[in-house]
Amino acid sequence: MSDRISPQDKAGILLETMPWLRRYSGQIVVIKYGGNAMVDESLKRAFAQDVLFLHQWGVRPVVVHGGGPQINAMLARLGLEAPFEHGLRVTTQEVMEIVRMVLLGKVQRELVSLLNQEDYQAMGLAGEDAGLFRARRTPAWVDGEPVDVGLVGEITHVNAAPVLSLLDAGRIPVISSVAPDEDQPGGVLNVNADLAASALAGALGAEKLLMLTDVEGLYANWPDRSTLISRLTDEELREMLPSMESGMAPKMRAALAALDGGVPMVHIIDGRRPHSMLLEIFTDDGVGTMITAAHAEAFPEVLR
Ligand SMILES: Nc1ncnc2c1ncn2[C@@H]1O[C@H](COP(=O)(O)OP(=O)(O)O)[C@@H](O)[C@H]1O
Ligand SMILES: CC(=O)N[C@@H](CCC(=O)OP(=O)(O)O)C(=O)O
Repeated sequence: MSDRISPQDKAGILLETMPWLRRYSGQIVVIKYGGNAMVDESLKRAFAQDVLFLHQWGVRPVVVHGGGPQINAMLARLGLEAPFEHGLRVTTQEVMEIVRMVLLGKVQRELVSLLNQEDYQAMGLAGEDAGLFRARRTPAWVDGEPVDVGLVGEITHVNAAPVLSLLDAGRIPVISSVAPDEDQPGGVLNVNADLAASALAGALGAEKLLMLTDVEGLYANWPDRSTLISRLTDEELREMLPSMESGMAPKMRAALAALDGGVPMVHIIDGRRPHSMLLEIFTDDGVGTMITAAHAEAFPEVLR
């Protein structure tokens, strides 16, 4: 690969990153790493390299991970099933135990270990730790009707202090989307990781929320993949929301919640493409779908 890039081109690439490094140095970027983007070991390593690159150059990355396919695999091994309603897993007490075990015991541990192979700054947290999250049970809304999905919650409160203190200590927080049930002392709820990431991004005053998934971005006429939307506003997205399907429904609700919470930019990017995160942040072109608040469009210098 390096043989094919001339020294001038290499210098050009380095120079292109400079204004972006300046722009994002010191800023918090929340990265939602979806279970569908954790395809294989080399991709996971590329993800870890990108996070470490950001951290090395003074950006303050916070990782919120998913693990839907990994939970499915464990449920299948145990002969259990937990279907989804509008992108939310129907979670019984038995399923909740597996969700917690896989997210905290497997996915989070693997990510922390991967990030700490080159440096020792990554630390795992879940919603119960230091009161990070509180959640309340919520139904799935299917065709405007509530459907009971069991022990599924939405975040009602974020205590950003433990994450901020890790960031101030130079650490990389890696967060699992399990949260205490505020109505049931000792109980825990399964929270969609997109929704957890967006609540956290708002509470942290993040500059960007990046969502790494297994599609190039948001397509206009799903399941047709010919028209990728490269940029849209929250107002445009709100109009599309009722027609959203499967995993994209909570993801887009999460994007809107993040924008409503003051995060200036949300990006949906293809986590199957190595280094898509760096391309998004550090090149002029960007990749995937960028969603911004319509009212912020008048201030283009903010939306870069
Ligand atoms: N309009 C759309 N554009 C892109 N993907 C869509 C759309 N509507 C539904 N999807 C589905 O949403 C999926 C991404 O959501 P999800 O499976 O929850 O991913 P993740 O595990 O990364 O959170 C895609 O793989 C695709 O099947
Ligand atoms: C309520 C709910 O559906 N929770 C999700 C939590 C994990 C998640 O969101 O993982 P992805 O980001 O990989 O989809 C689940 O049980 O699968």
